[in-house]
Amino acid sequence: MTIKLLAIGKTDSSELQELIDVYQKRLQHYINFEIEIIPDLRKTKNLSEEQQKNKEGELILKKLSPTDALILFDEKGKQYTSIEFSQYLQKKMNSGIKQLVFLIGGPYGFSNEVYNKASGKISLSKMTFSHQMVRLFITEQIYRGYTILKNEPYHHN
Ligand SMILES: C[S@@+](CC[C@H](N)C(=O)[O-])C[C@H]1O[C@@H](n2cnc3c(N)ncnc32)[C@H](O)[C@@H]1O
Repeated sequence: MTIKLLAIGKTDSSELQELIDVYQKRLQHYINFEIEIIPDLRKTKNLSEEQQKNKEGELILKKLSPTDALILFDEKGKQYTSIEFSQYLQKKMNSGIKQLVFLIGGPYGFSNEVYNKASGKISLSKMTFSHQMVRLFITEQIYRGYTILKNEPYHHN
């Protein structure tokens, strides 16, 4: 299985990008992990929130291949402990999925079409984080998950 983290808009902060790079590099030891950024929409001033979500949704759906399993990161999703999340990753690997795509929404979240396409929703917290910050949190949690699966001394309960 490969894992792709799909997100909208370049990471603005070089400090944040550096940290993401650290965990992304470490992850290559365990799994083929890729981050793909969909460029920000231009000229959004005249778009309603709904229109922006729909346009972003179209771009997102174009990026998926028919065999991908799409999981959304969403405040209203299911919450996991890090150990539960590591077990979740193991289950996905056992299920024969070719590519697991984790998706981060834009400033207003996801369109209905994207929700309909997804097979699950994961929440990091009931609080809302910026779409840029969650990239780091998710990448670190995937890394943490693999160190747990390998019994490596990174995670402490
Ligand atoms: C600024 S938030 C969008 C908030 C918007 N109100 C919504 O309903 O999704 C941008 C993206 O960051 C991610 N995100 C933010 N907080 C999150 C959380 N607590 N758990 C999971 N994902 C989160 C989601 O992918 C979300 O679409």
